[in-house]
Amino acid sequence: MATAPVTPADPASGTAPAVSIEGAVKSFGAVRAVAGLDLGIARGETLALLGRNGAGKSTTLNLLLGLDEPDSGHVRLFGETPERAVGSGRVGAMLQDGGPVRRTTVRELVSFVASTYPRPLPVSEALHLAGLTELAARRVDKLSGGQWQRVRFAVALAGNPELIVLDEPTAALDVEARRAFWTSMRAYARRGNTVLFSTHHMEEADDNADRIVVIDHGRIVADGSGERVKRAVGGHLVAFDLAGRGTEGLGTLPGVVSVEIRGDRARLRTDDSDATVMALVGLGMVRNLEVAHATLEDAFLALTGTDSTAAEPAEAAARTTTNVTNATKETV
Ligand SMILES: Nc1ncnc2c1ncn2[C@@H]1O[C@H](COP(=O)(O)OP(=O)(O)OP(=O)(O)O)[C@@H](O)[C@H]1O
Repeated sequence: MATAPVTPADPASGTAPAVSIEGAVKSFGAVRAVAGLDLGIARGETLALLGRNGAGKSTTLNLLLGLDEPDSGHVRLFGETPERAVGSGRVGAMLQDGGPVRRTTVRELVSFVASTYPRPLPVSEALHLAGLTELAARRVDKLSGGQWQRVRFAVALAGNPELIVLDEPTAALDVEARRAFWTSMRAYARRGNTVLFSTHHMEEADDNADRIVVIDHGRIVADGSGERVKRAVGGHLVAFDLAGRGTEGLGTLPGVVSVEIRGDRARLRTDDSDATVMALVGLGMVRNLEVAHATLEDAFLALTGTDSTAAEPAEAAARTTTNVTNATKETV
């Protein structure tokens, strides 16, 4: 005779997206941390959540994990309530907290956590995925910060989750530890799992996510691939010396999305650098002309209104700067 499943599946959970947030609002007193947020994440996607300090990233992740209740709106994970999805091990999380527990070994800790879930990942697999096989017998209070971060990742993987939520997972890690972490995360994602992580590192988001969502004041201000987010604010930067010329009309040149003047230098954000440059050539405004790809950081600053006019002109774009006098302009 067939036995009933321990937790009857929600009929919608078989095809439901990994994450579905609809109209979520969360206030703390006068602060609207999340201000009407809609976000769907398909199964198998790796999504980076970007936003400046206080933008609402952690609050969003807390709502998503059921650690906080929205004032209004709905959150579903695989069609289920967050409590149920987390409780059944479908969702693992690595949040910004916690120091090592004392005296247990890495394997003992991961084994203990795995034993609390109905369908855990074999412990050796969780250790392998987190790059901890060699450290399995080490006491957790003897680990470096980067190694402990990997243990936290293994703990998040222990329940064999289909979705993993990582709040600034590489904060305080050095370059090598960070690289090792992303290698582990990608191995987990390659199995068809869904990953949602928040970060302040634009390059990490660009390198490791299929999709980037920028939030500001608790709302989504950009959503798409890194390339698309960059294009949304103008995919290229065109800079040149004004040499005493006026700035009138620069904003209406073809392709120009925004104009910034720093001293005697103009910096145009453009979504059609060819057309912008041709127009500048026509105006004879080509002194020290440079064209560069906008970086994700440029896009982020433009989207969140934190663009600093005090910074050096081509600083952010220096890595990809191309001198048009060599006629080697690049296109996105
Ligand atoms: N428990 C709380 N009580 C009061 N205010 C809170 C609470 N949690 C968050 N906030 C406020 O809500 C806003 C959003 O905070 P949140 O932690 O979600 O931002 P964040 O994007 O994660 O920031 P960071 O990058 O600094 O971690 C901030 O203004 C914060 O001060």
